[in-house]
Parts: sequence; structure tokens; C-alpha cells
Amino acid sequence: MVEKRTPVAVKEAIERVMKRVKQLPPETVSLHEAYGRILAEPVLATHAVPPFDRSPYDGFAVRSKDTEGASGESRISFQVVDHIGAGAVSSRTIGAFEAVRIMTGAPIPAGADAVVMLEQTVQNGNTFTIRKPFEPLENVSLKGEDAKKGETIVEAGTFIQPGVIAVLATFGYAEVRVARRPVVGLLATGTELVDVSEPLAPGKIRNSNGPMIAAQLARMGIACRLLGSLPDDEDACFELVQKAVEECDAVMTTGGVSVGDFDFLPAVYARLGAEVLFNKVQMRPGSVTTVAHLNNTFLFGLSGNPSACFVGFELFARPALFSMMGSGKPYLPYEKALLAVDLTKPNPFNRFIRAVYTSTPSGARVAPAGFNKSNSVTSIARGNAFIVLPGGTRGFQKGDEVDVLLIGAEEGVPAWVLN
Ligand SMILES: Nc1nc2c(c(=O)[nH]1)N[C@H]1C(S)=C(S)[C@@H](COP(=O)(O)OP(=O)(O)OC[C@H]3O[C@@H](n4cnc5c(N)ncnc54)[C@H](O)[C@@H]3O)O[C@H]1N2
Ligand code: MOO
Ligand SMILES: [Mg+2]
Repeated sequence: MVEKRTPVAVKEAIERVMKRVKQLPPETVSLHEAYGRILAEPVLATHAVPPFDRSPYDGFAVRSKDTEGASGESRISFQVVDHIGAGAVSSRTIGAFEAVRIMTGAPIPAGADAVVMLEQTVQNGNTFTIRKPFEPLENVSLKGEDAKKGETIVEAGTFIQPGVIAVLATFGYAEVRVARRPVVGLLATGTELVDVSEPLAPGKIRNSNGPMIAAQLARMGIACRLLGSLPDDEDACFELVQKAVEECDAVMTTGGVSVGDFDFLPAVYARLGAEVLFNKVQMRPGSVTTVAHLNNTFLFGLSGNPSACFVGFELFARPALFSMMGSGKPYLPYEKALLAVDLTKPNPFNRFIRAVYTSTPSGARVAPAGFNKSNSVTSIARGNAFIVLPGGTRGFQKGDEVDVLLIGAEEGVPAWVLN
């Protein structure tokens, strides 16, 4: 008798996974190692930015009141009393019709409250003239206009992108508290598998899922422990997975999760005493994706079929791992786009079609990325998104608006909705 499995809704399956997530404790890394990590603490402004009133231009610092009435017919002349570049501070206090020659980024000298750009002057030796009046604070970059001291600049749980690195550096965070990265073990199962450097033989294929998952993890900033590849042998799989569960926060396997004679992962989960969160999901591809949980370790049983494996990772493993790292935005970014082709097939389950999403001046378009069966490897290579067609629908036409999940972006909103 073939085991009967109860397919759960995609949303329900994701919720079952996310409910088990425990955030990993934070650790400290140096700023130059912080790119790609997730902030465990908010970035607070330790001082105002800019830290002092400064010149946004190369020019002359003046008193605005001295410029009143200036015009082309009645130019006003100033005497240059000092000269500073960024990094220097003038010791002068500007008096009537005096000016300090000042470069971009230098602090506004005492007494001055406006900056005349070099281009707005006619220079003559140590003097220059202007032909227009300046308002108080005209061309002055004010202390604190970018950030006030004590302000929260970036929330905890944010992916550290280059801009976050810039604010960390600005505020003197030589070290940063970030979430620990999960330790992830990766095992490919299948008697048919040979390694990338090995020749093919009858009945054999190269293990593409292993390197693919390693790259999906790398894209999240997670290095994995390569547990290698095993033939479809229950005892060998059991022993390796049992050991990996003790050492890892998540163990990812590919293959052997369906109902076939050599699909041993279900038996492995049973022998481990792991809690199986689900073993069938209302989606295509990836319906056989199985997630189990044992002693705070996730067991992601991804399908052997490459597209199913890829989708299972992006939908279930990715948000769980990001959430373990404290990410506030663990899901794939959601968009809407117009279909560029007809998709007439019925969709008994939610369908996640590997797709090419393009943003055009007249709106976003999306089209399947090629051969779209669950065993396709080429459509994963050509795609940058999933078209999501809800279960129980059929007959989508060119021009219809459809849901799209973007793949490969750093952060997604938590609000994308599936039935
Ligand atoms: N009677 C049924 N048969 C199948 C069902 C079902 O419900 N009833 N489900 C089908 C679906 S849907 C999928 S998806 C696959 C899932 O298979 P498994 O996850 O058990 O994976 P395997 O049987 O080990 O392999 C499937 C397929 O993928 C190839 N494969 C495996 N590992 C890799 C790898 N590392 N790199 C590249 N390709 C890999 C393998 O050679 C097989 O062709 O089951 C259906 N069957
Ligand atoms: O799990 Mo399979 O990929 O539904 O086709
Ligand atoms: Mg199988």
C-alpha cells in the first residue's frame, strides 16, 4: 500500500515552519566582516550627522546680512580673511564684509551664516564681489540635518547592505553585533548521482542540487557543511543525518522524500523520532517537500527534482534560516506583473512557475523561463522570479495580472499572501 499523504496549504506549511524558528544568539564581528549579515541591534546615531554646520560647496563663507541689496548694478565686495579646506577649522570670527575661502565639507566659521559658491563671484586678489543677496543659512549644510544624535537609523533585523556599512562606519561601529549564522549541513541522496567532475555512465546524472543549494545558501550569506552525496541506502542516510542533526541548526537533504522504493528520508525521520511538520504541500513543483524538526534542528527534505528542490528551498528553508538570524523581512519580495503569454493549463495546486520578470516603462511583465516541469534544471538557470498561480484556477491569458515572487533580492516584505 502506498502511503497516503495529506497535502497542506502553502501558507499553512510556511506557518508550521516559522512557528518552530528560534532566533540564534548574536555574535560580534568587525565592520569589514559585517556585509551580508543581519543586525542584532539597531544602529543608533552616536552623534549628529553632519557633526557640525558645514559648507556644501567650494566658495566663500560670509554674513548674509552683508549681502543685502547686492545686484548686477550694485555689486558688494568682500575681503578674504582666511582659507580652509575640509578637515581644517578657521580660528577667525567673520566681521562685516569679511569672508573665509572655504571648501566643501569644511566647518562654517564663527560669524558666517551663508556660503557663496565660487561660480557666483568675481575674484580680484584678496577680494571678490557678488551680484545677489544670500538668505541666512543659504548654502549651509546644517548640523544634524541627516541624523540627530540618539536617533535609530537602522532597525535590528535588517540585512547589512553597503549603505548600512556606511552608517556603521559613520558612527564608529568598528565592531557590530550580528545574528549568528545557522550551521547548515547539506546532503544529496541518490544512487544515480555522480559528482560534477565525474563522467556520466548509463543511468547516472550529475548531482546538480547539491551545488545549487550551496549557492542558494551562499546568496543568503550562509556557508554550508558539505556532507557529500550518498546512495539511496536507509542505514547510511540515517547515520549521516543523525550525526548532522547534533552538529547543525538545519540539515538539508535532496532526493528520496517521495513514496518510491528507494525514497528513504521518511523512514530516516521516523527512526530519528523527528516531528514531521508536513510531507506534502499543495504546490507544484515541490509538492513532496518535507520539513521535520528535532531538538531545535530543522530537517529540510527537499525534492530530488531540481525545480522542486529549488522552489522548496526558496519557500521554506530561506525564510526559516533568515528568521533564525533575526531578519524582519525573511520572505521573497512580492510583485504583480502582466503575463506576457497565455498559461492555459489548469492548476490543481498552487503553481510556482520559474519565470523571467522584467520591469518596463509601461509596467512589469513576466513570462515562464522555459521548460517548466518539476524535473527541469534549465528554467531555474533562466529565471529570476516565480509566477504564482493559485490552486483551483485555469486559463490565464496574456495580459492578465499575476502574482510574482522575486528571487535573489536581499529582503522581502512579510506580507505576501498565498491561499
Ligand atoms: N508514485 C509517485 N511518484 C512520484 C510522486 C508521487 O507523489 N507518487 N511524486 C513525484 C514528485 S511530485 C516529485 S517532485 C518526485 C520527488 O522525488 P524525490 O524527492 O523522492 O527524489 P528522487 O526520487 O530521489 O529523485 C527524483 C528525481 O530527481 C533527480 N535527482 C535526485 N537528486 C538529484 C540531484 N542531487 N541533482 C539532480 N537531480 C537529482 C533524480 O534522478 C530523479 O530523476 O517524485 C515524483 N514521483
Ligand atoms: O513535488 Mo513535485 O515537484 O510536485 O512535481
Ligand atoms: Mg523519489
